[in-house]
This record gives sequence, structure tokens and C-alpha cells, in this order.
Amino acid sequence: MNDHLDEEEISYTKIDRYNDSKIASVANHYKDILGQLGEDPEREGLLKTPERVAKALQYLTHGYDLNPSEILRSAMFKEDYSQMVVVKDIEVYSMCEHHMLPFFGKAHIAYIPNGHIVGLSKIPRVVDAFARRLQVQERLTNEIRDCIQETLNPVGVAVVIECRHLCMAMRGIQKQNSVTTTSAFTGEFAKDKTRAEFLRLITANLH
Ligand SMILES: Nc1nc2c(ncn2[C@@H]2O[C@H](COP(=O)(O)OP(=O)(O)OP(=O)(O)O)[C@@H](O)[C@H]2O)c(=O)[nH]1
Ligand SMILES: [Zn+2]
Repeated sequence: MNDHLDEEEISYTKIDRYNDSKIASVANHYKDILGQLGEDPEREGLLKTPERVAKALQYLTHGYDLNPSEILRSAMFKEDYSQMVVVKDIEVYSMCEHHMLPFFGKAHIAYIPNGHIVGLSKIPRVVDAFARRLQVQERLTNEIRDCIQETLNPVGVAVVIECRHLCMAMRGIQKQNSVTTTSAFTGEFAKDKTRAEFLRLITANLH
């Protein structure tokens, strides 16, 4: 089981996720930044901070190393199922490209198969592959929709994302409770009836 997981990680992510020379270079910049902020980068609590930040940033942007279409293609199965498949409440963690502050929330995704289904875990994996980059929520929404549509060629795709943006909460306009909702649809989901069924399923408390 573990062997299988390891193989999977290796094929989707670069094994040198923590690229030593990149980490050292970014860490150096952060050491300087700590000084600029009025801190003492040599004090004990901060000694390893530049390296930690560099690793955290590399992790938070590791989506650049992933190929979302390949992720989907690796688990597509021929199946005679033509109803809507909905995966809802997928946690999203991303960073806004304007302030490099987090935005986070949930994605709800549906597709209507056209002869092929996809392994369920691959849908959250595609969400992560696009979310773990510098993003705006609108582009994240469209990229997920386009990837599923172009790779799986379903009868339709629906994506709804709802997120809180820390750049609007802990700075700037300082609105603590606002949530931004974005959506993108293709094919069958352009029809009111299908879209309404999807929206009903993602708001229903079925479990
Ligand atoms: N559309 C969109 N805007 C975003 C997203 N993340 C952050 N922003 C916005 O990006 C905008 C950048 O605006 P600027 O006026 O250049 O930056 P700013 O002076 O820091 O703006 P304030 O946040 O209003 O203080 C802000 O309005 C942010 O709220 C996102 O995912 N989508
Ligand atoms: Zn922002």
C-alpha cells in the first residue's frame, strides 16, 4: 500500500520538491527581509526561520510542478454511468497573487460522464494542483473547469468555489466574514434545470 502511494507521489510531484539551491537563495532573501522589518535575524528564535519560510513557500506553490491533466488521465475508466457526479466540500488552500496572503475555503465540483468516469480522488488532486500556485479565485475556478472539460470530455462540468481572503480580513478593508463565491460551467450545466440540480446537491445536507 505504501509502495503504491510512494509511486503515485513520485509521478505527480517532483521528488526534489525541496530544491536545496532554491531554498538557500529564498532563505537568504528572507534573512534580509527580517532585518528590514526591524527584527534581529540572528536571535535564536529566528535562526532557522528564513529556511522554514522558503520551504513553506515552495510547498505552498508546488502546484507549478504538477500536471493536472496527467493526474486526471492517470485514472480514467470506461463506464456506462451518465448521471451527475458531485464531489463537494473539497478544502481549498491557495495564495492570492496580489498580496501572497492565503485564501481558503471549499470547492464543489460536478461532471456528467460521457463514457468515462475518473477516479474520485483525482478531482481534489486537480483542485490542489491549481490552488497551490499564486492565484486569483476566478482563474482558479476556470482552470479547474477547463482542465476537467478538456481532459475528460464530459457532457458538462460545474465548479463552485467559496473562499475567505486573508488580504481582505487581516489588512486592507478588514472584513472578517465576507466570503467570495465564483462559479464556472460548461455544456449541460448551461441549462437552468441541470445547474439548479447541482446547486441543490451542493447545498443539501445529505450526509
Ligand atoms: N478579483 C479578485 N481580486 C482579488 C483576489 N485576491 C485579492 N484580490 C484583490 O486584489 C486587489 C488588488 O488591488 P490593489 O488596489 O492593487 O491593492 P491594495 O491597495 O492592496 O488593495 P486593498 O486590498 O483594497 O487595500 C484587491 O482589491 C484585492 O481584494 C481574487 O482572488 N480575485
Ligand atoms: Zn490579496
